[in-house]
Amino acid sequence: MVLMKDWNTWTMEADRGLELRTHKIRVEVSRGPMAGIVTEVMGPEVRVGSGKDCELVLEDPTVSRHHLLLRIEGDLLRVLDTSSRNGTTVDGVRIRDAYARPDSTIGLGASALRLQMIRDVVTLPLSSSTHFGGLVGASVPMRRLFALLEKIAGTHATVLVEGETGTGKELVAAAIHTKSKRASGPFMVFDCSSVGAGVLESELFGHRRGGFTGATEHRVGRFEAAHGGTLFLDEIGELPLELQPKLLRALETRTITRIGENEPRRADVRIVAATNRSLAAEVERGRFREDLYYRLAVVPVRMPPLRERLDDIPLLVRHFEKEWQGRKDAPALLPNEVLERMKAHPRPWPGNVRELRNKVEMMLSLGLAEPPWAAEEPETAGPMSVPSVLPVNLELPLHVGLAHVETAYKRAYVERALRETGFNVSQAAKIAGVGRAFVQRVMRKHGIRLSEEGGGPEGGGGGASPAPALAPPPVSAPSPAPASASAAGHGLYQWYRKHPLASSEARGWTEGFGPRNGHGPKRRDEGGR
Ligand SMILES: Nc1ncnc2c1ncn2[C@@H]1O[C@H](COP(=O)(O)OP(=O)(O)OP(=O)(O)O)[C@@H](O)[C@H]1O
Repeated sequence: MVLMKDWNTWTMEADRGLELRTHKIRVEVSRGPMAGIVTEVMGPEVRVGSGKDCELVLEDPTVSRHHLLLRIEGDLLRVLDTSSRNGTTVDGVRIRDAYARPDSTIGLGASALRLQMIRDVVTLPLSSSTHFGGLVGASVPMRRLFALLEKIAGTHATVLVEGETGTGKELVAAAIHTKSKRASGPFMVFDCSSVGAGVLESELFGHRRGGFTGATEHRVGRFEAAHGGTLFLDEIGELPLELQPKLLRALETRTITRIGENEPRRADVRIVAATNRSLAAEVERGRFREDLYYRLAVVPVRMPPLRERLDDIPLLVRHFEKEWQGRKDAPALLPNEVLERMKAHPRPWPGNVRELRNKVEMMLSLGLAEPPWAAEEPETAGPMSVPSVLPVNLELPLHVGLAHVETAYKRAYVERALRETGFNVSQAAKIAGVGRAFVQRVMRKHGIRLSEEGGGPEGGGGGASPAPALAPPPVSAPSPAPASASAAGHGLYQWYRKHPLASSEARGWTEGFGPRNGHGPKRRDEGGR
């Protein structure tokens, strides 16, 4: 029985449930540094690029990290350029979205590929559900994800979630926890980029009084606090190399030792770790231990970015509308045509579902009938271009409104610090009194880029760079600085000290305003502080 006809490949088998039938693609690299290589990749979607997280990796500097997407649609092969730097051609014609013929040549940068669909059918399980925990999605990538999560949630397996910012990694962790046998135990969230290396060990494993200078009290670490439950280690790629063996030991022995103690303590904790980067690439660069990587990636989970599943947008928007109204049976507010226009976003949703959510909440709060694209053009002026009026809707729940303000404030702050320092990440972090990781995190979240390709500042070393693209926020905070924006770094630091909103996230947590409901930026637990 055919249940759905999306990409011509979804079928319902009475005994096997919903599944996706797809093919493999034979790829021959016909030009470029890897010319001559022949390989096979499995559908339905194949990411091609120089990034190590692509299914087809081309080591060619002219190929963007995520250059294009090949999508099998029935008997057809669709080629989608994913905002590559040097563009994509099909048979010599530059394309953004096109169907390839069986003998087509796909050009990307200095490389070219010849593709051939292999007729053998590959079947992949799909979930019949359009949600999993707090995650919503009906697209093939999301149904594949749900099928995997349904399978592993009830196990004790350690999970590594990889994906861009705002794709729902934390929602995955929370859903795995609530669907597991540990659901009655604690769910702890810890952001490894939130504190400096010096305090990280104590945060994770705790310490005894006198364990080090300044340790005036006993301290329970996150591992112990999560005993019997799940510990979500966000930004795991930020864990310093010297602490990695300790985490490995904790995972292997399910015990931890507090700083200043000798006796190990039991910590029966399921770990779900997440990262915005490719952890495998970090291993290659020598920044992450291989043995720890394999311990964490027992079940690797990749979060598809929103640009790869635009068909989910209407469902997501309706979901956010209901949450915004606070009722499951709340009426649809935005017209269908607006939802269609949101699918045709002029930029590839750099903040992913978080950006979409903020956009929806902004439209509802301000009563806008149109997605505010015009306000999204990159800002070209200096720091004073940050609008000084914050559109606030006092009808919003307090924590939602505050989360909006905080998000906008952090973005404005980081932008200003970057401008003050000639876009030097290290210096910006220094004058703000936070770590580089914090600045990079805010940049990633808001699509503030130092490089042309938009891959964030990684690898850029935080040095100066040409005119950065500043992706604007859904709402803007008051300019965080006085009009004389040329304040010296020290002045900015003093200013920063007076603004606890900025400093809260700099320490990796935000004040709790009632239970976490997933709105806006993350609320971090602050246990033990
Ligand atoms: N599939 C989804 N369905 C519903 N809401 C989603 C989905 N994905 C993300 N969201 C919403 O988007 C926002 C960001 O999600 P989340 O914090 O889980 O992302 P993340 O990948 O952990 O981001 P970061 O890398 O910045 O930590 C939250 O408000 C969340 O509720």
